[in-house]
Amino acid sequence: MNIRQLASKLQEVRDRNPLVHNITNVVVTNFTANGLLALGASPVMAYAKQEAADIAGIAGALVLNIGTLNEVEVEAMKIAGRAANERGVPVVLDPVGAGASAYRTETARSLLSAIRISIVRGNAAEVANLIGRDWAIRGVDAGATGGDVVGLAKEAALKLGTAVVVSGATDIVSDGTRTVAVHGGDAFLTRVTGAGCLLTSVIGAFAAVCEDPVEASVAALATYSVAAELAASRTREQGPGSFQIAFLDRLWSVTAGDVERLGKAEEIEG
Ligand SMILES: Nc1ncnc2c1ncn2[C@@H]1O[C@H](COP(=O)(O)OP(=O)(O)O)[C@@H](O)[C@H]1O
Ligand SMILES: Cc1ncsc1CCOP(=O)(O)O
Ligand SMILES: [Mg+2]
Repeated sequence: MNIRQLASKLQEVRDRNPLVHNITNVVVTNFTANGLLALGASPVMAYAKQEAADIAGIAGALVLNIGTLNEVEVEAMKIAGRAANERGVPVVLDPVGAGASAYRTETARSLLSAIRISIVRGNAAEVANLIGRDWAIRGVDAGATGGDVVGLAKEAALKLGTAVVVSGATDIVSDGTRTVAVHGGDAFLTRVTGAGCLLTSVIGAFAAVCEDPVEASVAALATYSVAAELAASRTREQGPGSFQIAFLDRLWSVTAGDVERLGKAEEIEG
């Protein structure tokens, strides 16, 4: 994987300013919109079933996030997803809390069967539970660390028929054939709610400008990790609140050159 070439995708996001339609959760809505704006994408949150198809159909990407799901919203997600599929708009799914309740697990699975999804992004526990593997989860956060996350990402990609991003201290991307690890980032990201959800939407922004879901994911992950490292280096003494603001600032100011220089993507297979 040529990280040099992929770093240029960041500039493409900024040049093309893709519209990212998010149907996301109430916790992270504002942070997600601000993160996408800082990066150079254009967020829209639209939940009504009466408009879901119209908005998804004109978007560069559709991001579905089940963080605070309910029946009405899930119906809108399916309407938006079908419209996106008809128009060739890539769909990214964040199965927030899959495994924490049967409703979340089953809803994530039903979205995967109703809609052609390009990329699934979750923490290890969510991805494992989605494919029926037993993996401890606490609410919306991954449980114990450790375990074979490379094997998990690959198995999930093969089972779900999508590219899969398993995030954590090291992020893994796989489509079942190609598997890439992206190192770096900062543990401060686990102290800010919505860091995973925003990552999923950032992957959506890259998917809007990059057809290959693995390449789009790697470019997004490398950008995100480098921005987090730059933000953490300035706010280590302060804490998560200052980090959150600094991180938005770095999503704004990080350059393709920074990502090329500091990004740590490692091709494992393919
Ligand atoms: N221990 C860690 N060190 C550095 N970065 C991390 C760590 N854990 C998670 N991250 C980063 O935090 C972001 C959110 O990932 P994660 O915490 O797995 O998602 P979620 O918030 O959905 O559980 C990702 O960019 C991931 O790379
Ligand atoms: C705390 C919480 N509860 C339901 S959704 C949500 C936000 C989860 O965000 P992330 O998975 O990005 O930490
Ligand atoms: Mg999450």
